[in-house]
Parts: sequence; structure tokens; C-alpha cells
Amino acid sequence: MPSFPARIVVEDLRKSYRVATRPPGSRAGLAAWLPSRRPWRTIAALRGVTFTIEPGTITGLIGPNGAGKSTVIKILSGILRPESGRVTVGGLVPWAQRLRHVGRIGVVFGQRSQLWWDLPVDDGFALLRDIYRVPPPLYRTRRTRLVETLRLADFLDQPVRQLSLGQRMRAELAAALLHAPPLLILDEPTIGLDAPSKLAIRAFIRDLNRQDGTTILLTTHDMHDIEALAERVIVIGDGRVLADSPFETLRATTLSGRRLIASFDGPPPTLALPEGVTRLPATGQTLALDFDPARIAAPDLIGLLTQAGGSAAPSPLADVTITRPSIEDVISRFYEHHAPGP
Ligand SMILES: Nc1ncnc2c1ncn2[C@@H]1O[C@H](COP(=O)(O)OP(=O)(O)OP(=O)(O)O)[C@@H](O)[C@H]1O
Repeated sequence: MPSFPARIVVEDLRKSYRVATRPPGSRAGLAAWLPSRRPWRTIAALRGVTFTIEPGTITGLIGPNGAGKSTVIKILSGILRPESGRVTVGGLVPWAQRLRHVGRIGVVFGQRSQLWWDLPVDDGFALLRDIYRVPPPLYRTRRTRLVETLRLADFLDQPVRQLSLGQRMRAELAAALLHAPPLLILDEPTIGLDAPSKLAIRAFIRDLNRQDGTTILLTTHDMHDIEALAERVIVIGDGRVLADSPFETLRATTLSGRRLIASFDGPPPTLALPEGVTRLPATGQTLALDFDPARIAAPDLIGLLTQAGGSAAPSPLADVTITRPSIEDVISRFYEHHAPGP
């Protein structure tokens, strides 16, 4: 069990990046190499982010590309220092008390390795044991358990660079957990993995949370990760928190809609859409509509399709399917709805 509660408190977090801009043209390009001549611009990555995460929970941090998720993760991991705002993780300020802090967290970046590329996996583990000063009895127990649950035995003696992506991800998880941290931060833990590997990683994360009470914070673009794991979802967009709710609330409020796909034997009709119905881009002889069944019943909507067409005879309706939107659809519409202003 974790030895201290990994409560995360983030208040009004702000962070900007200063980037050099390069005006077009080779002469301007050369001048841009001189620091004094270089034009700079500022990117506001976080514009006041606030949330609290309770120990023992699994929280998903989601948002479109460039929203600020990795910046939050890097600040929570102690890699980056914000411009302003307050952050404590289990009472420690990550960037100010970094050494103590990193001994209490595990971090896995799906796109980067914390293991040594040319070293066998097990040698990397031993190095991490020394770096984190893990007491030998704890190390032995943890290593044995992680090797077993993450099925590492077959490739412990192989250099990391020879591993498949799925094997490397499992080794990375073990590496992040050797020192038994009460908080595990995962940045895109299933990126690029095949379906069975994704399932295995999700099952491992869930068990870790249930059995050890480890607090989990993960970013992902894979909504199946969120559906399988996150009891709570924080949506970040344009450096701000757009939504923060239990996953079930997000599901109930946004997944109640239905999608109707109708195909016609000819051009689809032009419709005056009733309230609660939105037309989606569709091609050829197909019409796609999202509708709220509380406002218009499916048979009534189908009735409209068969009668529509103005003065011309409507194309005959060939087929109709009604589906629930996937969590991906819901989230991408949510992002569109909250798109940053100019
Ligand atoms: N080192 C950096 N230097 C300059 N700008 C940066 C840097 N890191 C991030 N940014 C900018 O800050 C903003 C937030 O980036 P961040 O990587 O936090 O987003 P993200 O939500 O993790 O995106 P993604 O889903 O694409 O990984 C973006 O506009 C990005 O271009």
C-alpha cells in the first residue's frame, strides 16, 4: 500500500513558452540566428488550470492536440516549472522538491523511454533501484511481482532497443513502479499498441489501482482507455479546463443522443430539420443525422425522410441504421463546441 496519500492540488496553473519565429526568406533566416535579432512570440500553453485529484482514484486528462495536457504532466512530474499557480503532490511542490518528489511518483511517457536503450531490461531495473535507493528486500519483491504480472521474463536479458513496442511499454511500466510509488502518471500509455497489448496494459493499470490503491493520472487520445479506466475525466482545451466530471456523468449527458444513417436509391432529400436534429457531412446517397430521442422519436424522423423532397418525388429510402455515438464522436464534438476563440 502507498505510504502517503498522493493528493494532487493544482490551482490556477499558468505556463507560457517563448519560441523564436523565423520570418520567411534566407536573409531573414540567417538574421534569425542572431539572438539579438531573433523575433520571439509567446505561446500561452496553460491559462489558469485548477483541479484536485484524490488519492486512490483514476483520472483521465483528455483534450485535442496542443491543449496543454503534456505541459500539465511535465509540471506535475517536476520537469517544468510554471509561471504562476500552486501545485502540490502529496504535500510536495514537484519542481521545488524534485528529488523527494520523483522518489514518490512513477511516470511513463508512451513516446519516450526512461530505460537505457542499449542495456538489457534487467540491468536498467538495477540502475533504477540504485537511483531511487530502493531497499533490496522491497526491490526483490517488487521486481518479482512486476516481472510476473507484466510478463517480462522472456526478454529481461534483451537490450531495450530490441524490444517490440508492446514489450517495451510493459518494461517501462515496471521501471516506473519498482520503487512502489503511490502515484503513477501515464502520458499516452497505449499509443501505437495493438489491441491485445492495449487490453493487457489497461488490465494491469486497473489492477494496480484496485490492489495497491495507486493513484493514476493518464492522458490519452484513445477513448477506450478512458472508458475502460477513468472514473473521472478532466477535459483540457486551449490551456483551460473545459469540463471536469465523473466519466458516468459525461457518458450520461453526452451519450444519450442517437445517430441515424439513411441510404436512398437516389439523391438524399433536402430536409428542414426539426429541433434536436443535426445533419452530419455525408457523401453520395447517404444522409447522416444526429438526433435527441427525447425530442424526436426515431419513427417520426424516419417518417420525415420518406415524405421529404419538396414538390419532386423523394428518392426511395433503401436502408436505415440507428446507432449510439461512440465516445470518440462525443469527445470530438465536445472539442469542436469548445474550440478556442480567435
Ligand atoms: N517546449 C515547447 N516549446 C514551445 N512551445 C511548446 C513546447 N511544448 C509545448 N508547446 C506548445 O504549448 C501548447 C500545449 O502543448 P502540450 O504539448 O502541452 O499539448 P498536449 O495537449 O499535450 O498536445 P498533444 O495531444 O498533441 O500531445 C501547444 O501550443 C504547443 O505547441
